[in-house]
Amino acid sequence: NAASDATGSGTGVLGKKLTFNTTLNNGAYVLVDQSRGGGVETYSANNGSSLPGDLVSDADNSFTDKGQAAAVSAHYNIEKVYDYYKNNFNRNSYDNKGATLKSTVHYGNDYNNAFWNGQQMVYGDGDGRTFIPLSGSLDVTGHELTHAVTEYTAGLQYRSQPGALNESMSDVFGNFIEGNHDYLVGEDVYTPNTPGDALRSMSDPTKYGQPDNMSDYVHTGQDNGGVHTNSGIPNKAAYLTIESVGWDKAQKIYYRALTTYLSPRSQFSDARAALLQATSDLYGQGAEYNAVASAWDQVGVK
Ligand SMILES: Cc1cc(C(=O)NCC(F)(F)F)no1
Ligand SMILES: [Ca+2]
Ligand SMILES: [Zn+2]
Repeated sequence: NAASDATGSGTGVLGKKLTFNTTLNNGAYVLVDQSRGGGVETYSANNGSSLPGDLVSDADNSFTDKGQAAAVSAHYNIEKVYDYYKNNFNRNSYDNKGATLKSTVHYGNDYNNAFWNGQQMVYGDGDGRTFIPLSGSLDVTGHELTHAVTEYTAGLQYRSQPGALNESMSDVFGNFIEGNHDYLVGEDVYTPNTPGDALRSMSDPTKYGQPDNMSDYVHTGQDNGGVHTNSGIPNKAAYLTIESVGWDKAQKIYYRALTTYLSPRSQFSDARAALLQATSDLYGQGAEYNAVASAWDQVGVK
């Protein structure tokens, strides 16, 4: 990988001073980090909807304008997400072949969401009440890039139980990547006027209207069969597993299950089996194995 020409700095969404790799290109510094895989590239849609939009650039490599904060955070956070997968699992980007990591910020107007569109990550600015720019959250950026990892590995279909597992894997790895053990999703960018809340809680999914047991599975046609609702059930199982076996072992178990045993049409019961198999492979059928079984028993999935 060509080393990036320069080290840029700037102010992120939460007001922090961040440093990151940039590239000097035709007399301007662009948010292109050539040091990680096939590169990390950050664009702006300029509040339109055509993708990827324009590479974010700055004349003096100091990205301190308010309008640059969303891009600064996206660029910095995706560098960290790349490093997480490379350093923990030796995975080189989402395809394990160094695919370029493209993000676009300032998508749409007051857009209260973020997504992976099959080719890149896309981040809204939020409306300033429900969300502030979503790239400001490391667990959200980890969530979105994990959708790409899932697509290139298990390939979990984005509907009903496989879709809820897809969503859960993104929350689980977003949580591992953020590393603050809060088991909350989106807390850093959600409702700036309401401290302490979040989009979702993995430790208590019911706090934000998600089920935490199979007996409360929501059968609906909305949201691809309730993928952002029913993810509460595998999320709770993940929380219980992490608390039982510990952070490090849980990461290895989840990564092995996602990349080796899960498949496009896996149901919750298949996820239980995949995680048990991964645990057995890694640690045998002792305490860790019993902890995984117990976690899924507690959420009503056999
Ligand atoms: C309802 C609903 C929730 C989500 C969601 O999780 N978006 C990803 C995030 F990163 F922005 F949170 N989308 O629709
Ligand atoms: Ca969090
Ligand atoms: Zn998602």
